[in-house]
Amino acid sequence: MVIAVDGPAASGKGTLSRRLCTYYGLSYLDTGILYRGVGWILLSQNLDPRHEEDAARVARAFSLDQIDGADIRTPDVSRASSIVAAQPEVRAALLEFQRDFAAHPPKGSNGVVLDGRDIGTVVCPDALVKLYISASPEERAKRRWLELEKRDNAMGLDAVLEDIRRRDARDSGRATAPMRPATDAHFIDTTTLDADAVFARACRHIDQALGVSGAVPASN
Ligand SMILES: Nc1ncnc2c1ncn2[C@@H]1O[C@H](COP(=O)(O)OP(=O)(O)O)[C@@H](O)[C@H]1O
Ligand SMILES: Nc1ccn([C@@H]2O[C@H](COP(=O)(O)OP(=O)(O)O)[C@@H](O)[C@H]2O)c(=O)n1
Repeated sequence: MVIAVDGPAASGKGTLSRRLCTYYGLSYLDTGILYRGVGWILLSQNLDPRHEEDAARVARAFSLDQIDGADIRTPDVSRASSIVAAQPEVRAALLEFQRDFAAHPPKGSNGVVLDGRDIGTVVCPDALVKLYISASPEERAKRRWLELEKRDNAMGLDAVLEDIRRRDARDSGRATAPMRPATDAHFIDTTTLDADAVFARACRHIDQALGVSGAVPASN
């Protein structure tokens, strides 16, 4: 089975996706890694992510081993990833890898979870389950700020919120594969839900789609 998890920055997609993988025996692809990877390579070569020819060339040659050990979670890389993600040639170059992962789950797994911005709409429009995870920008900024603080990042909360708002606008406003819920996506607003509650809601929806009435897990 394929589960698509979409939503804006720091909404909790990765947290939920990893728990779903453990619980249902699925394999995980965080598709943000691909865009972050292209952004990181450009920055590390002192290239401008806005330069479409350079970004397309890097995306066409991209493989995960190129970013082995790289810190792709910095605010600069977040910004660069969102800039390259608006470029149609970059998206086209990264699409096949994602579809291939969805079509050929690693041996031994029951399927896949992909998280990103366009999984339910473009990458896997036939996914069995589509979840759209969101939260208020303020709550997401707080979550990301707490994360960055643990990594000794000195950015203030207001600056993190500003970055998140800008990235939301760029991701939802682009012409190619904009961030938006698929028409058949199940929406979960996580603003006032902790990770356990989000997981329980997602499981309830997935079990319904699978036609099983499993006990709703309190935590996993
Ligand atoms: N429901 C939640 N409530 C509070 N914090 C959360 C929740 N879900 C995730 N987090 C935390 O928020 C941060 C961003 O979560 P993450 O799953 O990485 O988001 P995304 O993949 O959407 O960027 C992480 O530090 C994570 O532990
Ligand atoms: N399927 C995807 C995944 C990520 N992205 C882009 O990549 C950027 C980084 O994605 P991410 O999922 O790692 O971001 P966070 O939610 O972790 O902050 C996003 O802001 C998008 O611009 C995308 O366009 N499509």
